[in-house]
Amino acid sequence: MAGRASSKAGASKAKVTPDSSRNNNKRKVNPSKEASSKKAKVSNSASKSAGKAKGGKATTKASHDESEDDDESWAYGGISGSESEAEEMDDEFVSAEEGSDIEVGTLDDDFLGDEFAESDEEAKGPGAAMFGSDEEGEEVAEEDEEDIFASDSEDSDGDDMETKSRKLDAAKQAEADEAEAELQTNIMLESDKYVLPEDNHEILQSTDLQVVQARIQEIVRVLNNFREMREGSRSRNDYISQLLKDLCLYYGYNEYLMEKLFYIFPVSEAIEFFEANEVPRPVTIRTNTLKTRRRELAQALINRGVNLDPIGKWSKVGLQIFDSPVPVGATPEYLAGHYMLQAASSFLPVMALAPQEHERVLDMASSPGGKSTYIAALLKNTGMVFANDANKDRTKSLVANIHRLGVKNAVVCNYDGREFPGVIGGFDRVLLDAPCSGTGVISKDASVKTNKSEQDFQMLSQLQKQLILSAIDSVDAGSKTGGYIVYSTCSVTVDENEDVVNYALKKRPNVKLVSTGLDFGKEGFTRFREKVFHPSISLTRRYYPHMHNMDGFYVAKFKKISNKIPTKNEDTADLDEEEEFTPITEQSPKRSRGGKKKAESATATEEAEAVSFNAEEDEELIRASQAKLLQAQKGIKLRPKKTA
Ligand SMILES: C[S@@+](CC[C@H](N)C(=O)[O-])C[C@H]1O[C@@H](n2cnc3c(N)ncnc32)[C@H](O)[C@@H]1O
Repeated sequence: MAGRASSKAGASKAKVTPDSSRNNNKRKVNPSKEASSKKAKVSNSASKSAGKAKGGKATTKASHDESEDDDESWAYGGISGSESEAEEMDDEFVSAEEGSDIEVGTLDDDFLGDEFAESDEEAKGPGAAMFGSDEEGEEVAEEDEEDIFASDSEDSDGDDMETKSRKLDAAKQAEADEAEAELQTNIMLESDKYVLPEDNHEILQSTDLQVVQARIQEIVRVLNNFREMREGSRSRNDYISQLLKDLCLYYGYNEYLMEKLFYIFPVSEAIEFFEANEVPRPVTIRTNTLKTRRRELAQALINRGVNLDPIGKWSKVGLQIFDSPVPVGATPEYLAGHYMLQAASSFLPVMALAPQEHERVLDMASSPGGKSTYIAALLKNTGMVFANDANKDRTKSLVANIHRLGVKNAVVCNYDGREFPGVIGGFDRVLLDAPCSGTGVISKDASVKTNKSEQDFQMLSQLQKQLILSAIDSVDAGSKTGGYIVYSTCSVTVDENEDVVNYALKKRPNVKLVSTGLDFGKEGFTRFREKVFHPSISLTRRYYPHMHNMDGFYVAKFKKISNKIPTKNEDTADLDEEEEFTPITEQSPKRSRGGKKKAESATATEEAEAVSFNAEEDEELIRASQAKLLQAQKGIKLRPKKTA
């Protein structure tokens, strides 16, 4: 395949669709001036990315040029509900002159808690604030006017009425010509039916990216208006199969992954997604509230010349960094543990988990600790965080982060997550930020485009299914304050998300999905191609780089309603049943807070485990091949499975 070695060679590459300019995260330092940049006039959708708040304030985005501690990236929106992080921390900022332009050296008024609430966009909800609205079209028109007035006043200095009048005529003529040219282009596009290349030879010859790009645009245009634009007897599949080949060439994906990702979205949106994967996400940091407050941290960094803003209304602890004269991973504040370099999307599962003070929380796959340390901060160093990871090497950075951030309530452990609750159970909450294919973080790791095979995906989803059952079994349904499990991945594939959650609902009818409390994000799929999932999966949330300017991410939150796993007759009437449900087993927490509950033998839950996975007969085989793969790829050494 003649695809680009690195598709980030984007310098010479034109964008396939103007919509993808949503992901140009240029910061508007002076909203009143830069917001009127002519770039915003290229397309309507481009203006969506401006995310302008009324009253001259800009919701700003940044380019990303820093390495990160964390595996994932970021987002926009809001959190609601009584367990929200907002209740945990009231990180309000005073002052900054209202309405003034953002200047390095002071906190701008984006830091004021009520800034967004005052804007019209806020009234329309976070999506509106983020992506703008039709009003932006009007603003662009006004900006055009401003431009005209600006040139008028310049001309008037020359006070030559005739020259001025000639200029106006010329401008009018130019505008008329432009309008005519646009019309011509449209007429041509409407009537021009796209003829697919006849044979592979031609396709192989046309590896010139500009040719491929043009063909992609043509095919997308045809697919979006198939009845009118199709060529003779060509089927939709003919066009799609050519499009998939071209997308592989243009963006450098293997065919298997391209197909997997392509069908997640409508055609045009798929292109936006692939484009967004070529653009880095903003650098974001999370204030460590165990040591400082966001306002103080922001001021300290601003004093060092760092150009920053709050991430968005939805987070009281996040900051996005636009540029910095010093590496953000080496400032005195960083070394003192005042913040974690952490992708915004990786805040979300912890916000959904919403740990409460004094709880016992398990973070089942936790290295390098972005989420564990956030959990510890929300617990205010009370209770206990079990930060586990199967990869011993990776626990080094976990330990380092825990120390640096002043976390005092963490226990670091190194087990295969599937060994829980055999290791310890009875947790108030469990976070499973599962090992995944990373299809949501392609902008950070382009190797994902080519290094995952069908077998990798199968093994990953099996591992995720086993881990999610362990996560569920490790929670005490009788917890006074909790009983919650959050499952997340930085992948957008259905196999690793809805499919895994659906499997958990089938195998563990003693859990139900509840709202994540995150009031933004796309609903999880309840149907995908030939698959039908439990309707409650619409409560789960998907995040996309082209839509939320964050890494692709998925969050699901379960509430455990019983430690007893019912038979299918007891509690599963509304589930789509193709598989056997597990038999009745009584789950008891192995250990509980304060030693009040008696530690019990692992037999019951281990029995449940033994029958919990689909491919029992193949389990050993699968396990052996997983062990091999994990060791080869990730350096994870699995322990032999205990027999009861
Ligand atoms: C997405 S990363 C976790 C990122 C982490 N939650 C954070 O916020 O910093 C997934 C982690 O799962 C670990 N892992 C892989 N297989 C595992 C298993 N069977 N049990 C527990 N952890 C596992 C990997 O070593 C990796 O660190």
